[in-house]
Amino acid sequence: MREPDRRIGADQVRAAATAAAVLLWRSGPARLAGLLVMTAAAATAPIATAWLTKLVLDRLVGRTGAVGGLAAALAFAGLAVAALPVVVHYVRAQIGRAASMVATDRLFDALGRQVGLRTFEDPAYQDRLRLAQESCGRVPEIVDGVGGTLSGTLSLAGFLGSLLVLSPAMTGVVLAAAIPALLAELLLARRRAAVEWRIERFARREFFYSQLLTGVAAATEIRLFGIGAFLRARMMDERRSANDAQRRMDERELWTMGGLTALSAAVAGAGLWWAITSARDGSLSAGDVSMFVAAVAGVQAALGTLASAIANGQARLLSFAHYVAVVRAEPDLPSGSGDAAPALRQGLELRDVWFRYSDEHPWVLRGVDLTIPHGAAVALVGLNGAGKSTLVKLLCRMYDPTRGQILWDGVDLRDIPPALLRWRISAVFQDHMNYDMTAAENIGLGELSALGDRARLVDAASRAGAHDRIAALPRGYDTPLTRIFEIGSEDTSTGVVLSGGQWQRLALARSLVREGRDLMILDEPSSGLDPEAEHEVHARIREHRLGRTSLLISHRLSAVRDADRIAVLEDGRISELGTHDTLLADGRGYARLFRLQADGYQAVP
Ligand SMILES: Nc1ncnc2c1ncn2[C@@H]1O[C@H](COP(=O)(O)OP(=O)(O)OP(=O)(O)O)[C@@H](O)[C@H]1O
Repeated sequence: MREPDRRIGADQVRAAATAAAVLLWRSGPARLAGLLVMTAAAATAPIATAWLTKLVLDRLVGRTGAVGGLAAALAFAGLAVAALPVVVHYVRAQIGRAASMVATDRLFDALGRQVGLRTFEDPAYQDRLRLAQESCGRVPEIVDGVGGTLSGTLSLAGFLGSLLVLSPAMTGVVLAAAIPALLAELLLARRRAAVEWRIERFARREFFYSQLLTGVAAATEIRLFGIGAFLRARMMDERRSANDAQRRMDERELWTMGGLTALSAAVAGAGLWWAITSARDGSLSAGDVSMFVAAVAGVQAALGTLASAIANGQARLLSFAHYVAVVRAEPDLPSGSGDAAPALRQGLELRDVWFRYSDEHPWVLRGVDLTIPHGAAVALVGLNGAGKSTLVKLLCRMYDPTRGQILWDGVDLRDIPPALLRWRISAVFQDHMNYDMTAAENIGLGELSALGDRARLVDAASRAGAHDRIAALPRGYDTPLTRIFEIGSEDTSTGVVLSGGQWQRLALARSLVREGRDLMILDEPSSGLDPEAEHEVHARIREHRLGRTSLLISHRLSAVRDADRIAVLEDGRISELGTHDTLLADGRGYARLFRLQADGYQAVP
């Protein structure tokens, strides 16, 4: 597969700088203005101190006037030099945190605009997303970059001006020695950002292995199969690959910056030698020498501050470019021109639907034609990997068909905004979620308006056959169904872990609490249930499906025999369609599978 382009262009950096400026301004304009003023004052205070010191020294040595006023001003400047950076640090942190909050909120808002699944399945997007999340937490460093650039520029201008008064030639030499360092820092920052992006894939894989090793989900298998050391070795390999890339970058920095720093030190030494010999010849005063030393040190320090502020700021902006890219990413699905999803009156029709997950993937659906009439209970069966769950995802518009159409009362799903369409659907997914939340929340997430309505939650749980189990929990519906969080300081009871089948009932309850929806999708709703529970749940589902438009997927063919129509998905197409009786009479694939299952049960002596 082609390696994705991981360069960040100048346009992206400019866009990131603008976005960062807007973000900082919006998260507190007054505070930001105050910070800029204080930063400017903090940057100019050392220059004032250097000049005041020179004036005091010259007056003391030449006995040319009173120094009381100058001494007081010097003391005040000293106070500013000491105190302002502390206050600036505090305000910068405040602004950084506020901006981080706003950035995080916007990032997740943007994530919500990716209404389908395609974007989430793109590894490059996942890398970007993680860097974008990291960037949100590092907005304070952008503030530091802005502050450092401002203060570096001001103190550089001040000290350079002071040096220029004493020796224009020396000013030129100091500048000439410092500029390569500045340019090198900028170049290195760009390279560092590129390396960061390149190693993100290692970081994400390392995170994946560490999650496996530290989480509960894989703990049983890891112990039984004894694969802990194997996974740990893989995790460390990923870390090693990332470290190697970082080490190569560090070496490059070491040689570049080491050489340039040595050059700056040599220039400072030569300047000092010049100043001292000039003072001995009488062409510089003692105050001039002190001013010179302060100015050279000041210029070099300011250049250092400026270089690292610009470099770090640029590095942060380069990674902030990922944030901007995620926030501005186009939705993965067109939102549809309509402003409503009409209630289903006639039914759903899949018309010559072709689908593959990407151009590199094989076709999963190859021209599916299927009608789900309004009020009908339709069942979809097929072997593993036939594409049943894929078809469900298309119905919920997690993806659009690659070719063909799905029509909702004759309207193409592409023309219906996904959120409105999904509001009309309720579903139990094969890979349903188990939320580490309370039992009530696990049901109420299906219909947020029911979250605070215990009667509705109890009703849904009862219809899913989950009520008795929930009622028997230590805190009933308020029992946390997890053991990964502490519950509270006063309550010493622990959370409860449900069994697979019990979780499945909760998933069913979550879909049942979504009342009055037009389409009910049940993708393997009973695969983890014991025979008695399965029988009971299917009886309830049958009751619930009566007169409602629904699509049931099940490998247990006895569960689908009552459906108004049964469709068999094979080789990406509907190969058989009819009622249980007509399909049995046809004697093809469905009949063969049904008899196989039935024989399996009857074979028991
Ligand atoms: N997100 C995905 N990206 C790429 N391929 C996928 C994705 N999801 C499923 N597939 C592939 O699509 C094909 C159909 O999978 P699907 O889950 O729809 O089958 P299914 O009929 O529901 O199978 P089962 O009975 O095992 O649940 C499989 O070959 C699977 O590997």
